[in-house]
Amino acid sequence: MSDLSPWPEGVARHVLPRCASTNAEALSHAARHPGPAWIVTHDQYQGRGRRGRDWAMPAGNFAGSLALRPAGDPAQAALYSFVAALAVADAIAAVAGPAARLALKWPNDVLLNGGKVAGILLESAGHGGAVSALAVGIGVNLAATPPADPDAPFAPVSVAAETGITITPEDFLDLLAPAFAAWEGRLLTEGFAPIRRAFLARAARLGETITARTGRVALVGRFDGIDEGGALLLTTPAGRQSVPAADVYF
Ligand SMILES: O=C(O)CCCC[C@@H]1SC[C@@H]2NC(=O)N[C@@H]21
Repeated sequence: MSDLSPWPEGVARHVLPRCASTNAEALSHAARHPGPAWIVTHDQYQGRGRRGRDWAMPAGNFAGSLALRPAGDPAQAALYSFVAALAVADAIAAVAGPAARLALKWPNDVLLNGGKVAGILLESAGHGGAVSALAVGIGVNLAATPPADPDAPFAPVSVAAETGITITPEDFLDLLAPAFAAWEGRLLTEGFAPIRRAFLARAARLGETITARTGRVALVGRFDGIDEGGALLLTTPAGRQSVPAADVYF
């Protein structure tokens, strides 16, 4: 494993033996405390996934959420999903070493050797166009592969099975929190451009034909990048489409 960066200044850390969902805990934390905090658990029994799916957490996997009160509107807060994807990829790369094939699948899945190793779910609270609390929820299959969901676009894999390397969730957080803070710092000082560039440099299937499914509609086209707001740019026979939310299939 590569050298550890220090824990980010001013960020609290809470380890819960058990909870329903670290995202729920993070939203409630952010409503009560102004400062950022990582909340992780050893046993998450009602994990929430994207598009209303459940997220299973076998023992030894990572389930954690960063509680934030971000400045800006919901569109700005949504960019944290790309910050999280880059940070998770950095942390896994630090564990797994250069031989691991890591890639990012829009909007924020992290792939290891072609399978889904991590998922990210942002949830927020607020009103009147302002975000009062944000939970950046991250699940990483460190130790075990959860059962495959037949509706999910990608089969799960785990770090342990793909690399033979084991790491505890708390040690993983020590890699993840500094990586997140570094990418967040760039977002806050330089804007979305460097985050977008870094994401595209690691994006799976850029320039290739993919399918983006939103509900019952499936758009097939060439994956041409992401726009300044993080929407997927797809060139289809009907022309260039900007897709704000979808499940992507290869
Ligand atoms: O469907 C996905 O790909 C996103 C999964 C996000 C799971 C994480 S685990 C920690 C946090 N707490 C939750 O309830 N969900 C997220």
